[in-house]
Amino acid sequence: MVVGELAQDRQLVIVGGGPGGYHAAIRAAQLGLEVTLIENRDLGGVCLNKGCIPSKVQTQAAEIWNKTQMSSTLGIPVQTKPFEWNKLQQHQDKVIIQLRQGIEQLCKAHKIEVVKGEATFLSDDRIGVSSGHQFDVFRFQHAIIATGHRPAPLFLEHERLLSPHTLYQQNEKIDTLTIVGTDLYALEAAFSYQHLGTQVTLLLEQELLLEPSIGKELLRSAKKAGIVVKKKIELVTVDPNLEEVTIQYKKDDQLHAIQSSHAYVPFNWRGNTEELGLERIGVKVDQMGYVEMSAELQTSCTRIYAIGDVTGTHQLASVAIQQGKVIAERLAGKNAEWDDHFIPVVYRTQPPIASIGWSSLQAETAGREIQVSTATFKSNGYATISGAQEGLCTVIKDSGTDELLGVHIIGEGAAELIHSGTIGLEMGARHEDFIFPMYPHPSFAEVVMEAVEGLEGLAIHQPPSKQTKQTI
Ligand SMILES: Cc1cc2nc3c(=O)[nH]c(=O)nc-3n(C[C@H](O)[C@H](O)[C@H](O)COP(=O)(O)OP(=O)(O)OC[C@H]3O[C@@H](n4cnc5c(N)ncnc54)[C@H](O)[C@@H]3O)c2cc1C
Ligand SMILES: NC(=O)c1ccc[n+]([C@@H]2O[C@H](COP(=O)([O-])OP(=O)(O)OC[C@H]3O[C@@H](n4cnc5c(N)ncnc54)[C@H](O)[C@@H]3O)[C@@H](O)[C@H]2O)c1
Repeated sequence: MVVGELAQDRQLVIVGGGPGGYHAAIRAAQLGLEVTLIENRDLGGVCLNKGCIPSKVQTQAAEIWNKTQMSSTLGIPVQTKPFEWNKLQQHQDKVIIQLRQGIEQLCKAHKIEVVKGEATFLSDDRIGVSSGHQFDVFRFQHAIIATGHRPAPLFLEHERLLSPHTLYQQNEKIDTLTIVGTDLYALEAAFSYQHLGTQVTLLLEQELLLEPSIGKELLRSAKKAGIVVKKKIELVTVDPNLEEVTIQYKKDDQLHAIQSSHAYVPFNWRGNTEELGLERIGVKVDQMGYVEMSAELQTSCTRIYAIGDVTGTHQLASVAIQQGKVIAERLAGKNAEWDDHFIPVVYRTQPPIASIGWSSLQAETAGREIQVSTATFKSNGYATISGAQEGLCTVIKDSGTDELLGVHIIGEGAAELIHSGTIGLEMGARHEDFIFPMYPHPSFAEVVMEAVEGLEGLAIHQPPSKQTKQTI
């Protein structure tokens, strides 16, 4: 092994080039810091290479394919040829490479030093990077740990058992897929695989973690799409062999078995910290390998921060990105704050789901007295034009203060529509703040307006509620 002679001095060293790490690196460089970014695999991390991007390539294909099947009402002939799985995989590879090259070029343009290799802390101000026979040592003023996490199987590892990291790495069409779970991975995969021709069975051990009106609508859409849904099941055994996977589960005290070519079953997660030598420098890590940190994202070593999945909270790229920017700005002397009050959650199911703020249950648990109102896409003009009448928007407000507490949407455009909810909730909007502005017509956004108007029984396209007549 060739050991670099002297420790090279750096202002900021970031370990991990996923969304958290590379956003922190670019923002720090924009603000004048000298940055070294260490990555042992591919820039872009799980999000670009296995997660957000590949999953959204597939959910996008499912969405478009689904639309082409319904296009005849608009005079567009229905596509009759089978779906070309290999072309989707080629497109996925191309998208990943293109986006990764974009990140590489941005790092270069910002003069960020990207070091390929495995990083290990040697002391609280030195880090070593090994790559093949080379071992370099950097002395840093500050460091950020952004090494992510990985699924830790609860069952035997087998190629027929898909994990969140292998769900979108299939080179051939899957015939039958049994999915056990209610998390985002499970639901997104259930819909996209089913729409692209796989027969999916969805086994739900618990209630969906969604506002009840949204969960009910999602299950209605699942059944309409042909997904076989079994609720309130208890998983008993998972048995993969060369040809198939057999899953045994209990429902209503009866034992059932289902065979499928592949299965997705629950996982644990572990923070990627084993190789970092954190015990040597006193950075605290919990039993599952997640770095313990303060509300300011500082670890037990004051010059070392942790962001993203490795912290064991939220586990969304959007969170890692925001944390990365906040820490970079603070290190550059700016007054930036990390706040996790409002995190938009998007499920790219068909139709998609987006939520911000509290569900009705969460609001009640927090002791709020609430009013809830729902408007449907069925009564929206643009949804009718677009053949996208599945879906609804539910809003929740505090009945005392009129403050909006939650916006939950299932329906076309939900991922974009939710942004007005995020800004509204961030600004402490009351229900009048959502009603005062003008909404474009015809547009999906009018569903949100009508849900808010419905809080007072004033949604134009909903049937009248019982009201007392007022004298004019
Ligand atoms: C199927 C799937 C779909 C998803 N969809 C979404 C979505 O739509 N929206 C969303 O917001 N989130 C989504 N996520 C979650 C998202 O991928 C993660 O939250 C995000 O990648 C976290 O970013 P990170 O920077 O913390 O870590 P990662 O992306 O995991 O990056 C960590 C990087 O550190 C590197 N590394 C680890 N150890 C070392 C070491 N010792 N030395 C050097 N480098 C090291 C790794 O190689 C990796 O590149 C999805 C995840 C999956 C699996
Ligand atoms: N589209 C995506 O963003 C995407 C896709 C795939 C995977 N993921 C990953 O999925 C992981 C797991 O997601 P999850 O759904 O298990 O996570 P989660 O715990 O973050 O919950 C998701 C949503 O459910 C809401 N919720 C929680 N308890 C509730 C309750 N009792 N009633 C109503 N709503 C409730 C939360 O407020 C949140 O909006 C995340 O860590 C993320 O990394 C994200």
